[in-house]
Amino acid sequence: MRHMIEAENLSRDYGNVVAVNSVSLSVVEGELFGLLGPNGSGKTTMIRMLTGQVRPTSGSARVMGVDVTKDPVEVRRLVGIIPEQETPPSFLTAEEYLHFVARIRNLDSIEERCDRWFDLLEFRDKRDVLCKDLSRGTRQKLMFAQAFLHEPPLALIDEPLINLDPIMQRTVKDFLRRYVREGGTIFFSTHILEIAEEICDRVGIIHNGRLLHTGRLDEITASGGRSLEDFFLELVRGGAGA
Ligand SMILES: Nc1ncnc2c1ncn2[C@@H]1O[C@H](COP(=O)(O)OP(=O)(O)OP(=O)(O)O)[C@@H](O)[C@H]1O
Repeated sequence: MRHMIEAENLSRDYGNVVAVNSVSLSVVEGELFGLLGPNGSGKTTMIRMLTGQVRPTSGSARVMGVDVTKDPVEVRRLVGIIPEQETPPSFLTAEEYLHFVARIRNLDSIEERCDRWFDLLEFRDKRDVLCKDLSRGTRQKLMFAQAFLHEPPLALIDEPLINLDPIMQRTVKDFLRRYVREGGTIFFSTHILEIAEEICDRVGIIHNGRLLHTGRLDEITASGGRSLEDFFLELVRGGAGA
């Protein structure tokens, strides 16, 4: 089984704040892994470290076999990334932005690739609209399209469904499940437990920068008919890692 993400004692401080505190975890090929935690628990910092956007204070991580500290550029070339609350450049249209990403990634068949995403996420009618004039949901669709344009084997997504309406949430959830069924790997963060409960294979629960638990979703919910929410609240309110 191929390890797509391997983190060992990964930590990141911001001044006195320990955003991520000695987290070790691994994700294997074909898994849909959800990192769950309350606001400010360290999810974004974790994703930023795994994508070479933030240097760990200590510890190490390999993503698709590449050391994130030694070669962050290669990590970002290989994987797809949807950062939290990031928006595409205001001065480009949706289509210009995707073409721009495709050229940076040196992709072929640019028109076909972009068309596929416009159709899959149902926003072909917005292709000529400047990004600054798109709704938040459509901008999020565009961020999805840019992340998956090069068909990466691994995508890291920070709060993927936050601005999407229920219909688009369904489309994206179905897409993510299909993507892992076909061999892709997803690492995403959320504080919306229903989403995790619906689509994850395995989850990690982070609180105050500490990883309190990792395990298969079916194992968490199998014992005594307990919901993921019950389990999550028990752990987080239990004060572990505080
Ligand atoms: N660039 C930064 N400078 C200073 N402190 C930071 C920075 N980024 C994160 N932090 C702090 O690190 C901690 C973890 O933040 P992080 O954004 O990783 O959490 P999160 O789980 O993604 O939160 P949310 O769900 O609210 O997005 C918080 O206390 C936050 O204030």
